[in-house]
Amino acid sequence: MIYILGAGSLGLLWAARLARKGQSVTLLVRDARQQRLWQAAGNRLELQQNGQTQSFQVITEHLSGHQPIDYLLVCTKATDSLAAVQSLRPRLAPDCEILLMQNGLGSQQAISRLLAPHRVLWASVTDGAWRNGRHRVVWAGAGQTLIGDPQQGPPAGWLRQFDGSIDWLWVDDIEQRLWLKLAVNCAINPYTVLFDCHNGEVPLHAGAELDAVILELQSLLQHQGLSLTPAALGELVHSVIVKTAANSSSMRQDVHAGRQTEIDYILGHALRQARQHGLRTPLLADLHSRLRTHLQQAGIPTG
Ligand SMILES: NC(=O)C1=CN([C@@H]2O[C@H](COP(=O)(O)OP(=O)(O)OC[C@H]3O[C@@H](n4cnc5c(N)ncnc54)[C@H](OP(=O)(O)O)[C@@H]3O)[C@@H](O)[C@H]2O)C=CC1
Ligand SMILES: CC(C)(CO)C(=O)C(=O)O
Repeated sequence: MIYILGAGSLGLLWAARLARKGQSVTLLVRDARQQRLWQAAGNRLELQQNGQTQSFQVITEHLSGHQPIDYLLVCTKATDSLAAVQSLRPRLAPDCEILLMQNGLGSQQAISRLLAPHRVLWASVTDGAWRNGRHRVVWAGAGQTLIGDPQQGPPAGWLRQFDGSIDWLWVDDIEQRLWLKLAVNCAINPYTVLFDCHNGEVPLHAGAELDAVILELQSLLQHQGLSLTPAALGELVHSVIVKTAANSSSMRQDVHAGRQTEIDYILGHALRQARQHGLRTPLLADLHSRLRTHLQQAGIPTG
């Protein structure tokens, strides 16, 4: 049985896709009140894609249930994940394996430390999903999930349960893959918030600053062991901007909903690592500070 912690956009997307292929899935919801709401709706979850709606049956439990957990997918925000996993710790079976789905970096390291010696895998997800009801998720953009072991262990056999339902791939360099995604997010998401714009409008608003920020990010990636040229990183950022031109970034969606953003795990993590390397990144620091001020003025908690 696969347990999914966090019945939000990504958790529901994974639950629906696994349930569609007959996998038994248990959604772990926050508390008894949320579980009652699910039960009142017949524990049915709706997946909308390309205008079609499908409905699936799932099992729901709240965190303080008693069944031991063998396989856990953590689908909470980076800001909530450590506390959520901590409260679930007594339920983890001795050989329980955990898969972390958070954007950015920092929460993965903290959870892996907390749960050692459990095997904790990390994922980088490029799907786009949002909830348009408590029990309904829209799969707006199909992507791929890269999964790997930051300790360089061999592929985990239990992930085969995803075959046929999830487009996933085992990679040997998951931390570097997450760094690359973090760099792309650093170059796009803050501007979408500062200029309240879709991804496609970022180059227009950021102007020449975008390429200068990409240069700082490339230098940081190099210190993290990723050797790609500024031109290659620039191409990657611009290709994501073009592919997701009509998207509202996850950070902008959070701001519009008045929710805390994952800034601390994206720009914040980049700046902390730059400091550790003794690397000067004045433009990233300035972007971070402008973004924090903007969030504070908008009344969004910045952690
Ligand atoms: N959505 C997407 O398309 C993608 C998301 N990601 C990443 O996946 C992660 C999750 O994102 P997303 O699904 O969009 O976020 P959501 O906010 O939609 O979902 C998070 C869910 O976690 C629940 N939660 C938080 N704390 C707890 C807790 N202590 N116990 C139980 N449940 C809890 C929240 O409950 P409540 O509603 O009650 O607060 C919410 O339902 C993020 O790191 C995001 O960056 C990555 C790629 C794509
Ligand atoms: C790639 C991008 C910018 C797509 O919107 C994203 O990952 C996000 O919004 O967090």
